[in-house]
Amino acid sequence: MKSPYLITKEEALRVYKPVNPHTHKGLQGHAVIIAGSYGKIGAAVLASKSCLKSGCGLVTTFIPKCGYQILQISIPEVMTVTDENTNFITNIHLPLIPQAVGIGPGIGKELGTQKALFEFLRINKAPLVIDADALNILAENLSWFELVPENTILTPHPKELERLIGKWNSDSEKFQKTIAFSEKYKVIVVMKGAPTFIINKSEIYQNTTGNAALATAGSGDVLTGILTSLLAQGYEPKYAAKLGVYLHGLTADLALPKTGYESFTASTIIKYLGKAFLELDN
Ligand SMILES: NC(=O)C1=CN([C@@H]2O[C@H](COP(=O)(O)OP(=O)(O)OC[C@H]3O[C@@H](n4cnc5c(N)ncnc54)[C@H](O)[C@@H]3O)[C@@H](O)[C@H]2O)[C@@H](O)CC1
Ligand SMILES: Nc1ncnc2c1ncn2[C@@H]1O[C@H](COP(=O)(O)OP(=O)(O)O)[C@@H](O)[C@H]1O
Ligand SMILES: [Mg+2]
Repeated sequence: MKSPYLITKEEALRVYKPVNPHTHKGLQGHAVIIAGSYGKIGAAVLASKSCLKSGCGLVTTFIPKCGYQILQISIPEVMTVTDENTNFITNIHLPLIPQAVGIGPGIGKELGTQKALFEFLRINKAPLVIDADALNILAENLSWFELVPENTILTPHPKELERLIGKWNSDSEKFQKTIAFSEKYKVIVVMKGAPTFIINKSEIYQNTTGNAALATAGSGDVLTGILTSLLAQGYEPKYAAKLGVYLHGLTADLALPKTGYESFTASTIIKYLGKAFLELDN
């Protein structure tokens, strides 16, 4: 195995594109988050809010009907489109052409949701981030990866990774299998963990930010929002992956002296996104 390249501040600075003073919301990218089901609308809220707070101009969130008021009240800046089903997603229809889509947090694995994911992948042309239950559904239907655009970013945690690539007996086998998966399906795999690695075919990157404060519900949902936002702003997927993972971890490093490990939550990541971006702006 090649030794990984480190994602340091210097690397993040090379990738980061400061906001153009003459830009407007129509140029900053329209991102779509497809997330949530009954009891897990919080995943949609977290991903949408982090998406909006990472620089894209417009965010539309697609949710089952039960999430409508929750979303609109939690984040008035985000637009919503609802499924015809109350509790889970069954038919993804978007009245817009998004610059990027993040799909999966909290969607569950109902049969209707599986069919909706298949139909969505058939028609989607936008750059994609695939997370959580969308990964779990794909893991049971690997042939659907034919429909997944090249350089799609997958964000599995270790259990989701195991569902995709099967069990491993050593770290080196885990990396070999993930590299083979990335090459076979032409996808970028963000292997979330402590630390997070990014596999882009045979290239391996290791993140240098983040700490155990991130071991809290919804941390991954927030990462999905950040990555989708960066894609919508036109970052190439491999750069979006590196910068997004770096900023996500940096929020925890910046917050830790104030929050300690215990009181840090996924919402704290969102709260510190501004400070994390500012670290790159000087
Ligand atoms: N507020 C909300 O609405 C939330 C919704 N969530 C959604 O809930 C659904 C279920 O997600 P889960 O990830 O909980 O369920 P999963 O069944 O996919 O994963 C949980 C399993 O993975 C293992 N695991 C997770 N991270 C690991 C790590 N770093 N190392 C080793 N093992 C690890 C756990 O021990 C557990 O066995 C997803 O759709 C997710 O997006 C969660 O994000 C939590 C918050
Ligand atoms: N001990 C840790 N150190 C650093 N990062 C961590 C640690 N534990 C979790 N994380 C990060 O938190 C996130 C958890 O994602 P995930 O398991 O998908 O959460 P959820 O599904 O609850 O949103 C990942 O980005 C992971 O790298
Ligand atoms: Mg997750």
